[in-house]
Amino acid sequence: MSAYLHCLSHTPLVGYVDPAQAVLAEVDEVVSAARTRIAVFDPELVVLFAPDHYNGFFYDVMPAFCIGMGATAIGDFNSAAGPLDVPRDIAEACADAVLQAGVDAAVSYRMQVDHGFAQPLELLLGGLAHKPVIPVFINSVAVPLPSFARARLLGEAIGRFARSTGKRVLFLGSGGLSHQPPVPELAHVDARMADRLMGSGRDLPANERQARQQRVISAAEGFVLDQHSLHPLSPAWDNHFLDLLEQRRFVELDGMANAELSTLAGKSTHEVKTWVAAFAALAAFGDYQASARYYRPIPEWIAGFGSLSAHSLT
Ligand SMILES: O=C(O)CCC(=O)/C=C/C=C(\O)C(=O)O
Ligand SMILES: [Fe+2]
Repeated sequence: MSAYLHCLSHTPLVGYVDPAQAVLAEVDEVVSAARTRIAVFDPELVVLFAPDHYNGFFYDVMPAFCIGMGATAIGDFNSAAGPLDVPRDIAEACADAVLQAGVDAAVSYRMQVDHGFAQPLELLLGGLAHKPVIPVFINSVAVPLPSFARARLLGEAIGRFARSTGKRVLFLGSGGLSHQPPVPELAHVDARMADRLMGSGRDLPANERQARQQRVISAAEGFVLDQHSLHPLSPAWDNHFLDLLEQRRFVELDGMANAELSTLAGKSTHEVKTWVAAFAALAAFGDYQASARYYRPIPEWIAGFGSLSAHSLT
């Protein structure tokens, strides 16, 4: 086996608004088993597809995709802070290969990332810098968003590059499934927040950071009491999505418009494009076998929470 994959929902709410102990233990077991499988695979290179939540990417310049040549996590919501171990020469070669393949991804030599990147690295690899990782940002909240088709093509191009390295490669996808936490939208905010979204939010004062986190926590507490206070979770759509990935039918998502996905499953569900990119990258190695599927709607985390592994059969 030369390539392994793990896709996992993330949540900034863990430790702030948690589900019952039995559910926490169940999720811990799912994550711990995935971490063990990854340790056995022992990746030489990790490619992490993840979104951002206006912590590193803003409307001053908002790329659809960005490949990090260097990256630092800010440590929002108690996630780990500090530099990732990005192998710059490999990341540069990857970016070049992606552009040559016709996918115009941006690059960043100082990528700032949040819990969307930090959480899978902590949970699945034991820390931000335990393995060499190429961070790949997929814009999942700041409209206009890339399509499923473009995320798939990005993943395919990165998968072909990763295969050419001859290394044991782990692909990670972070985020989703159905969910719509309160993330500000440029079209619906006042001038001050618009300024934040356009870039002044890059270094938030501590009191604003605190207020912003509290807004998400309060929304989760409200959602537990009334699951129509935000866009409801959509287990039916989530399970259909997992079926498509397991059965290597994710190309069927190419025809789905972004607005349709938002309506069906919530505006932050676009984070699942990280899963599509990761599966498309794995598929560049040949046939794959998916395993260890897990799904549970967890209102405390405002999340259709999922986890899925796969390995290449070559
Ligand atoms: O700008 C804000 O207030 C963003 C809040 C935020 O970071 C929410 C994140 C939620 C998730 O990452 C998620 O549920 O996927
Ligand atoms: Fe998120």
